[in-house]
Parts: sequence; C-alpha cells; structure tokens
Amino acid sequence: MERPFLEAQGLHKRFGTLEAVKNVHLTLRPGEILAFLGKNGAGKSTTVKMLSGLLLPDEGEVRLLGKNPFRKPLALKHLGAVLEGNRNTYWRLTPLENLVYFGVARGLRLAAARKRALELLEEYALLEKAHTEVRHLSRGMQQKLALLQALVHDPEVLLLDEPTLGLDVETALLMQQKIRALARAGKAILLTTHQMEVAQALADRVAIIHRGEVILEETKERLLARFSGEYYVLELEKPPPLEVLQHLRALGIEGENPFFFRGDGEAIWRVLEAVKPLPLKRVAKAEADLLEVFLKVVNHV
Ligand SMILES: Nc1ncnc2c1ncn2[C@@H]1O[C@H](COP(=O)(O)OP(=O)(O)OP(=O)(O)O)[C@@H](O)[C@H]1O
Repeated sequence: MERPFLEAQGLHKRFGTLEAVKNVHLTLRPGEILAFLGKNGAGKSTTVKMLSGLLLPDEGEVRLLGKNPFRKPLALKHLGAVLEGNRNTYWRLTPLENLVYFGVARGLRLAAARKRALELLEEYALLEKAHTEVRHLSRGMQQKLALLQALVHDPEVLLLDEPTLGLDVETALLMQQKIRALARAGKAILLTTHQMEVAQALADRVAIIHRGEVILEETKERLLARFSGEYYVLELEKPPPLEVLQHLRALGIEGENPFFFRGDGEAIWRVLEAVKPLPLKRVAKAEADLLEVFLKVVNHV
C-alpha cells in the first residue's frame, strides 16, 4: 500500500476541562477522499486545525509526507486547506492578486504563480472576475476562490471544510466534479461536511467523530453494505391486487410498492413466486445511505 500523505496519531486536545479531541488516529493516502463526519461540536474543526498546523496538539503527532509540520513548518507546503472561518482571502485584493500572493508565499516564482493563477481562474470559470476586488464577489465565488487558494501551489493534501455549502446547484456539482478529479489526480483529500449527500457522492472512506473520539472508520462501500444488511426491495409496475398483497404480508413483507423484505436468495424466489405473473419494475438489494448510517451510529453510542 502507498505511504500515507497525512498521518495523525493519538491526537489529543483539551480546552480547560473539556476534552475536545481524544486519541484520534487518521490517515490519508494518495488518491483518496476521506469524509470526516460528526455532529456540531464533535471535534472536527479542532482536529482539522491540528492537521493543518494551526493548533498544537496536547498529545499525539501529525505527519505530512512523513514530516511533522510543527517541527518543520516547510512541510506545510504539501498542504492546502479551506477552513471555515479562516478563508484567508484579502478582501481588497482581486482574485488574481490573492492567488499570486499565496502562490509566491508558498514557494512559486512570480511568473509561475501568475500563470497558475490564470489557469485556475479559467478552469473554475472565474476569469471574468480576475480583476474584481474580492469583497465585490458573490459568496459562492469567494468560496471557489478559497479552494483555488488552497490549490495554487499544487499541494498533495487538501483539507476541505464544507466546500459546497451555500453554493448554487450547478456550482456545487462543479465543485464535486473538481474534487473527484483532484483525487483521481492523486491528491489526498479530507472532506468535512454536514451534507451527507456530498459525503456519499465523494467519499472513498468515512470516519465519524463523536464527542472527540473517532467511533467508526471504514470504506464507504463496506459501511453501506454492512448497514444495508440483507434487505431487498421489490417494485411492481402497478400496485398488486389484494390477494397478492395479503400473500406478501403473510411472507412478512413490508412497504407498499416498493416492498421491503429481509432474507437471502431463497426468500427472493418465494417473493417472486408470490407476485408472478405481475410485471416487475425492479428487484434489488436495498441500499443504505450515509445519512441513515450516520444517524444510527451517532445516536447509538
Ligand atoms: N478555542 C476553543 N476554546 C474552548 N473550547 C473550544 C475551542 N475550540 C473548540 N472548542 C470546543 O471544542 C468542542 C469541539 O469543537 P469543534 O469546533 O472541533 O467541533 P466541530 O465538530 O467542528 O463542530 P461544528 O460542526 O459545529 O463546526 C466544542 O465543544 C467546542 O466548544
């Protein structure tokens, strides 16, 4: 397996008597998106701030491409972060000026920073606002710019906090596509969000933090499969006649076209037998979604 780009081991953070983050271990490998989920106050931002070198852990260690950013701040060049409340954009500068500034600050030469900034502005459909002061951009445009600032020096690791919140539908989808493309290009991405559909669409792995502790970490596929259990869904072209419905109920089947039932391959045959010869629309394994999983996990600990 490839070496992780980012590793956090045993992170601990206290604020007075509050243990905001307890013994958190996280890894981010090249090309993967980890959705980092948790309720308000669970400890996400505190963790992400420690990962991004903004907050010193009380215990534990962060390694960015093998280096501890608190001892070797240059390691932070490998990181791009879009953090809530820390947008870091200069409001009286233009997007182009901001991007060039951050590019140079993170080690690019002026000409290279300018070239990269213009390419990014074009790619993200912001070129026409390249020379407009940031304070006059819409909120969505400012949010896109925040992502570009994180990308300008082409870092290996991206920490993205709510990258699609408050964006219009089209822009949110564009951002999702871009985030997926960045992962495909080999970036390691940590995505913090309360938008479960975004996490579900993008994540390869999911970590759930609750009261400062990571209580679950698993690939999305395995997690969803585990929570789907052995449920199947059956849908008929038309609602069935009463006698068929009674037969289905006798087999313990719930729901009302779609119907749901639990069981194995044999159970499917019994159900198909019961509805024969009514036209079928679909028979499939029921799929859990991440929202359902999240609510079950955080409400049962
Ligand atoms: N600087 C601070 N001083 C004192 N307490 C803090 C500080 N920062 C965070 N906390 C507390 O630590 C806990 C975790 O907060 P954190 O911001 O990490 O949660 P979060 O999961 O990001 O929540 P949200 O989804 O609401 O952004 C909360 O109880 C919060 O009040």
